[in-house]
Amino acid sequence: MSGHAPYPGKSPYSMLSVDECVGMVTSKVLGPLETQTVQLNAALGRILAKDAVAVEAIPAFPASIMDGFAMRSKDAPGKYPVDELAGTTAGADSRGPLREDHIRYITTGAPVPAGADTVVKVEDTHQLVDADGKLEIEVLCSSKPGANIRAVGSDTKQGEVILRKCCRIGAAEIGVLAALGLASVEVFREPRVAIISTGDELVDVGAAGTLDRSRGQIVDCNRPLLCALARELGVEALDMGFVTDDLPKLRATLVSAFQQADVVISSGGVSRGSKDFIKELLSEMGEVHFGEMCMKPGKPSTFATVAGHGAQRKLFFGLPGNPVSCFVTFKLLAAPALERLRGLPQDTPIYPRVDAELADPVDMDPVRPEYHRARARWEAGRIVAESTGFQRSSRIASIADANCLLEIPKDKGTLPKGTVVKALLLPHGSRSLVPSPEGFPGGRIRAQPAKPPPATTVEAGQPLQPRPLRVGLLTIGRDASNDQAFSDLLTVLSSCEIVEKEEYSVEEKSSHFLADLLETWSRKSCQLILVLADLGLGEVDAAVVQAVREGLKEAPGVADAVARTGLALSPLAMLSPVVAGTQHDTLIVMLPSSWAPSCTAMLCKMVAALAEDLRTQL
Ligand SMILES: Nc1nc2c(c(=O)[nH]1)N[C@H]1C(S)=C(S)[C@@H](COP(=O)(O)OP(=O)(O)OC[C@H]3O[C@@H](n4cnc5c(N)ncnc54)[C@H](O)[C@@H]3O)O[C@H]1N2
Ligand code: MOO
Repeated sequence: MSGHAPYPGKSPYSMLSVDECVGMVTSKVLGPLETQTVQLNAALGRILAKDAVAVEAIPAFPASIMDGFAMRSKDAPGKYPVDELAGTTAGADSRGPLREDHIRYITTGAPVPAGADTVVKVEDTHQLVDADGKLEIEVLCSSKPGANIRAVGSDTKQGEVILRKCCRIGAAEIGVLAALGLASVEVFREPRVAIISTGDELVDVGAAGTLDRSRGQIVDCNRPLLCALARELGVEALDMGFVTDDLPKLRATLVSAFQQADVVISSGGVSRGSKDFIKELLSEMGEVHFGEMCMKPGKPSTFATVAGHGAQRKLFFGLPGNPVSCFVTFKLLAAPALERLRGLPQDTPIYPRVDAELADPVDMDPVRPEYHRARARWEAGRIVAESTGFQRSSRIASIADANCLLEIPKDKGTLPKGTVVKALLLPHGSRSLVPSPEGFPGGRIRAQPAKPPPATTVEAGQPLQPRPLRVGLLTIGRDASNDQAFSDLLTVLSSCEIVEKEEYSVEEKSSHFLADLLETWSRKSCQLILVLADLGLGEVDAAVVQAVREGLKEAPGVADAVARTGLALSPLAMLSPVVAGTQHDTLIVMLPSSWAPSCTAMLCKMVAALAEDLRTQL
């Protein structure tokens, strides 16, 4: 016998590893596309092309934090007439400097008048009308200079970089940009993406009722899938329809797609079938960089580049026709390239890669590593991943509800339940990582807890019941001006059970009382006791510190971390004592509460982080 074999044989492309393929795609993306200016309301989801800098301090004037009375701190407490009956309300005309021996009504956000250096809350005053009908305000408490006043630039300094170039603009960032007075922003241009389905058997979903089963017709689901995957990234896709397996028609569609788009994505026609023309057409139009990838699903994935107008060549992804292969290869190959083009820095991984424990045994493929679709959830201190079931690349149900791809190594045999594998967390989709009762732990993901989780009775696969952290809260000599700090702390601790709460005045009770109190609370199975104390270097203060320290097994790492947070906020923080240690099974942390209100958020974050650690470790 002589002549050509009628059917395509072995692939002429060598099989590259997933890393090699991803590296190849990355190397062909030169960087973000050009920049453009868009209106703020069109910037959601875009990538910022320039640092956003505060041109003005925020607040630009000393502003009241409370509804109350602006006055001179030296005058409080005492009785005073008001110098302007209407007072200073936010947004109203300026009423000039404060008269001597007077106070002035002020509302939250209004500029504090010249002459005043403190604001007293309305609750801390009495309004008196004398026999002549003259109004006087009795200020009941003392008030420190600066109390209840946001100093100029105390929220944001002039010249401060608030958002870095290349950050993704979410709702929070829109708020920040608006606060900076930016009605339009410079962002990177979105890539134009064209989506094409290929195959004689395809019928548009809109005509699903006309399917001819005898000819093996099926609904084209890849096109809606790929358009939606692009849209999830913020990229509006150009839907080029489906094309039959006809070489001239395919060529014409591809030419048209390259004329209109920066990136062209097709599905189907990349394997070894007699009508699989994609690779052939792409090597005719440009350069095919790979045509076989060692992964399951997605083996015949094809990547090519075609000359465009500028240095950045047009990218072509020929994804396999099987819908699951199409989904997975879009996530692994196309999505990172699109993200880079739209401005995300090269070194930012787009999927968090974490350790996950298999909830079920998983068979391995002896030849190709598999990207197994699964549902990950945070459970008792680690991530547990449950397979979405039978993984054949035609079974589209296996991508539904998946929120991660498990990297199953190639090997013979089965990975038993409980094996820890790497999981790529998918940021979009019907559900992201299911939070634990205490919330998703951000970047602080531990594959295995330091100790086995206490709730050992909970079987893998069953959600944990909420187990609120038990917290004791002791405030020593708390300054009324720190109410905001305290309420912020309560917000952070809102999901916790506050077992005990007490205010303690240094003058009133002895240090022994304090030590006894902590001992009793820690026996009441508090996991965390926070001692909020505005202490300095005085003798009484030292005795309080000693009393807190008594009986504690010190935890210098925690104390150091707390102190560092304070130092990052103010050099004066070094004067404030910080104590951290354990007593019985309780972590006790003493930390200042009286730092400027701007410190509070950071302190609370620290406390929340500590609380979370305790949840997983104690
Ligand atoms: N001899 C070989 N045959 C195949 C190999 C191989 O190595 N040697 N690889 C297999 C693998 S792995 C995959 S994946 C597929 C990929 O094939 P193609 O990319 O050429 O895709 P098609 O043959 O066109 O279609 C495959 C499958 O998917 C269905 N399909 C296609 N497009 C759509 C769409 N838009 N919506 C829904 N379903 C679609 C199509 O009907 C087929 O069932 O090749 C294997 N073969
Ligand atoms: O590689 Mo294919 O995508 O397994 O079905």
